[in-house]
Amino acid sequence: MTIAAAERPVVSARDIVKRYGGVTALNGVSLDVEEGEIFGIIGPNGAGKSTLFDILCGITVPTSGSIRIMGSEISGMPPHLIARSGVARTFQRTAVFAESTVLENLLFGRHASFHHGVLGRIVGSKSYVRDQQAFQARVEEVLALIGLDGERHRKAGVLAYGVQRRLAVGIALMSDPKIMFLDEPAAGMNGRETADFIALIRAIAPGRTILIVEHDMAVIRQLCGRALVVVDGKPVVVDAPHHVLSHPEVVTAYLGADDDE
Ligand SMILES: Nc1ncnc2c1ncn2[C@@H]1O[C@H](COP(=O)(O)OP(=O)(O)OP(=O)(O)O)[C@@H](O)[C@H]1O
Repeated sequence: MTIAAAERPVVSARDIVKRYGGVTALNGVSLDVEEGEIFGIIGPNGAGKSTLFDILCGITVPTSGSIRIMGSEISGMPPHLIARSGVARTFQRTAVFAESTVLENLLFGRHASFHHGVLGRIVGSKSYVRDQQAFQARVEEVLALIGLDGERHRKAGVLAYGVQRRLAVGIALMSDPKIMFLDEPAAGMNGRETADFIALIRAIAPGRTILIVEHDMAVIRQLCGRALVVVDGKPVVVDAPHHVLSHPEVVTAYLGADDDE
């Protein structure tokens, strides 16, 4: 398989292998994602997509292989330091605090970019006040982006599932990340929610690089310039979605059963 070399890859992985005891979750996956791309990762259940995401974000250490984010090797770097370099991730299972309001959920998202000691908070140091104002402005921007301006005081748990997923993207957006990893962001959404979600990703894409693991091929087709197919932990093809989706090995392994268009 040939992977087109990106001129300025912001996410670059080489020969990633991950073994869990006798299970080989990933077996030689490489990829280059260019600045500004929306890059899809698809494959059947258990193919290794989430494991690849976890490795690219530093949550999981690969058995072998190397990962560079914006040119820096991240192997061995703790996830919070990777997050500080402008990386955010959403998870397959919706990670919102059901008993907290929309606003409170966004507050949790600020931690990656907000570092003030207790003293600075108590005395209201200049930098604390400045960051607090910037944070308030960011809350308003994110609320507008995710369309939850009028819902800020509602508990997240009472929101429709698709809306909770938008909120999860909003939490990730709070740190204004340059690279976003979205793990099955449209899972469980109805048609309307999916359309709104695609519009949201298009709105937040400028100035960012976005990687998406997604089973909904309509989302991949509409958003991604390129997609990588992983089957049984191995890369099969990386290309424009319409080429990838007609690749014989992909059709056999996956899409015949799951492409609902
Ligand atoms: N912590 C773990 N311990 C043991 N095996 C694991 C672990 N995490 C993942 N695996 C195995 O690695 C393989 C890849 O799993 P992974 O969750 O990455 O697949 P996936 O493509 O994201 O699947 P899905 O589309 O269902 O989310 C599977 O066989 C899974 O059982």
